[in-house]
Amino acid sequence: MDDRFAIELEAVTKRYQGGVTAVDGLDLRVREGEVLGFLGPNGAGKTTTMRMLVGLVRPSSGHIRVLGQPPGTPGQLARVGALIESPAFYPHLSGRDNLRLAARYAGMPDSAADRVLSEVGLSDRAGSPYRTYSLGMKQRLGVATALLKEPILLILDEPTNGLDPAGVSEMRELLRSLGQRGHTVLLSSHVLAEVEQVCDRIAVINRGRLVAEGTPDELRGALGTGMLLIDAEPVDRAVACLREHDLVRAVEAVDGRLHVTADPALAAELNRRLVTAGIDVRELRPLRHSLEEAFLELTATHRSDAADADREQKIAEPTDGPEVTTGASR
Ligand SMILES: Nc1ncnc2c1ncn2[C@@H]1O[C@H](COP(=O)(O)OP(=O)(O)OP(=O)(O)O)[C@@H](O)[C@H]1O
Repeated sequence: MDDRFAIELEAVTKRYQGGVTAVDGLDLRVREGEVLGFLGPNGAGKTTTMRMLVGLVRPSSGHIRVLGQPPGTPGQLARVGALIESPAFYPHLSGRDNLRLAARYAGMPDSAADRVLSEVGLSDRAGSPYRTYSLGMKQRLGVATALLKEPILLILDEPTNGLDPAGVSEMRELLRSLGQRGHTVLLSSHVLAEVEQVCDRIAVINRGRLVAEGTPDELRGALGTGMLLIDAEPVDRAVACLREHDLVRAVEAVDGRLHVTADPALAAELNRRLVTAGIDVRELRPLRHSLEEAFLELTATHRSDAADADREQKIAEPTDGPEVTTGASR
């Protein structure tokens, strides 16, 4: 295992009593200083993974290192801030008093409470009783608690859960600023849009397994549709020219542009062919899924066993390409 990674999981499995396999042979690495979105539908195993990272749950098998140590050691916990499940606050105490109590538990001075209240943008309401806080403010107070120890690693489980759009937007700003200040952040969500905008990379988990990993752009790229999009003029001559090519399987005009079923590696050759035939090519590129489509495809729950077997095999294969692993079978 490697020091450049704040978090490393190798072949980690968690089987709960009663037989549920919540995490199933998970390999995951979070680099120092990155904000990694841990994305998966409900029940995918995100919370279980995070609980294992802070030593709340023991893995059934596999290896975990957090900041170079096994999970849950005192030295490591002092440097990790975690928000996993809602922390308990006293409803009648103010946000500031709740945080001061938490600071004392953590062996920090009262001034730490004011520092983190300012960091999460709650200074104005710090004196109000917790019970008067909106859900968004409660979530921010939770993040403030995680920040008390000046952690270098933050593990946040669905911090935007239940928030209205304004609350989500505020939380997103907060998470972005944490990333910019050099924290390593592992952030779980089941909503793609929430991680897409704040995370450097995204790891997609489904049924306890990693099904894809990469930057948002890499994920989009890895889930190409096996089609090219071509905008060429005149369209009818472009269609005829493309259909003559042995390796072009289909050409379809959609909204004035052509969807060409062919290996994207043929792009340059098809471009040359069109231009040589005197056809103007305005645009020629691989046709991508939207990231939302990619995510839905990766986490579709009703897959055939055959597709599952195919996915497992692909994940097991070493790759030399860009740093994206994907289970998408196309
Ligand atoms: N303590 C437990 N005992 C038994 N099964 C559990 C326990 N905790 C979680 N599970 C099961 O493990 C699976 C993964 O749950 P987990 O909470 O880790 O997923 P999640 O991705 O965090 O989901 P969500 O987004 O709904 O919180 C689910 O099937 C869940 O029912």
